[in-house]
Amino acid sequence: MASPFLLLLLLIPLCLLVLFLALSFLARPKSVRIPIKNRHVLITGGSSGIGLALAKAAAAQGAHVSILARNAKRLEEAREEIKLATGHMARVLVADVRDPQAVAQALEEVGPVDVLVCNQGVFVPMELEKQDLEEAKFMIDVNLMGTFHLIKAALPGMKSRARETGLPASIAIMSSQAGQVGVYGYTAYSASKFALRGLAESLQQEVIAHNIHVSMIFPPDTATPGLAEEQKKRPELTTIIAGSSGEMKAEDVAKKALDGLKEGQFIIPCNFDGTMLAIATAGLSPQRSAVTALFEVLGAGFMRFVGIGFQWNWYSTIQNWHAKR
Ligand SMILES: NC(=O)C1=CN([C@@H]2O[C@H](COP(=O)(O)OP(=O)(O)OC[C@H]3O[C@@H](n4cnc5c(N)ncnc54)[C@H](OP(=O)(O)O)[C@@H]3O)[C@@H](O)[C@H]2O)C=CC1
Ligand SMILES: CCCCCCCCCCCCCCCC(=O)[C@@H](N)CO
Repeated sequence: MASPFLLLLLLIPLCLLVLFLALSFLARPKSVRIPIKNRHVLITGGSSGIGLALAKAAAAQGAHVSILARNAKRLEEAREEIKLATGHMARVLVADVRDPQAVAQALEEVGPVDVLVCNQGVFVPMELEKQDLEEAKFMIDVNLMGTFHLIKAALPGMKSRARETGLPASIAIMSSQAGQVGVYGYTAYSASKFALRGLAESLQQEVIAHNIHVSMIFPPDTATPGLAEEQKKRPELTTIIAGSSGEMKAEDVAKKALDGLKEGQFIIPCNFDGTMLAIATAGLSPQRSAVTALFEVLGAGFMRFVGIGFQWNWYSTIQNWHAKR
């Protein structure tokens, strides 16, 4: 006779198995693999930082890469860098994502896209009270409206291409961990990045029938020319709070992003804190992986607890900072 204790012990794996089977049945959209070899990958903001690292990584995997940004000279330099690193001649598009006509024209010029990576972004951290509203609008315009313009312009071509080739297509949107949790000094930036999530969740439902798969990438601080610029004027508290998640190399973020995009992951965290954050903020986001879904279901309560611990730490820091002044 097995003891009741042993039976109970057997019940736990059984419950987990049932939960896992239920999640395997339920998880939507269905899992997908998105190839990038010999496919057209357009990366905005591809002349610097994370975008440039992504362009190199995609080119190294045999993609036909196009990069888009405003500054033609920096684009040419990036093209040389990509060629040196991979032998691939990327196509270069000069456009400001804030200008819908310029974006439409650039996309027409370069032809249909299989993988659209909306990575362009600007960040000017400052307390809202001190920040010029023009600066706030600048971030919304580039980070949010720019992404609208890109997707609007690319969608018709992506749809027909996915239909003709029978291959799944991808729209990947660069958010930030500041698009999952608000951070001191990032009122406008966080607003622009949180907004992208609403866009992405809705868009995924609209394009799933066309075999187009949406991903969002959530990096922590990442060593790029943009971050170096930002750090010159970032409020001290922003640096401290953002520092909770450490700093990554652009190449490592690019690798996570590309791997996640190819698996059609809707939420792509980039480091360990990012994985915790993704579980704590899973919400009602689409989830194709039963394994990740299992972690989300089991981890939700615990990660909320951990998150409350992080907030305790941040509010203590803010209080001490004010007390010292
Ligand atoms: N670095 C970090 O710490 C983190 C960055 N991110 C996000 O990652 C993305 C890339 O950041 P990062 O590599 O650091 O940035 P960089 O500043 O190094 O590069 C930004 C890129 O975007 C382009 N760009 C900026 N404005 C426009 C515009 N109006 N139209 C077209 N292209 C534009 C720039 O080219 P040009 O100026 O010539 O137009 C450049 O190629 C951003 O969306 C950022 O929010 C997220 C988390 C952390
Ligand atoms: C449940 C547990 C949660 C644990 C981790 C929480 C850590 C969050 C830190 C937020 C970091 C925000 C960095 C923004 C970087 C960025 O986008 C700017 N550099 C501009 O580019």
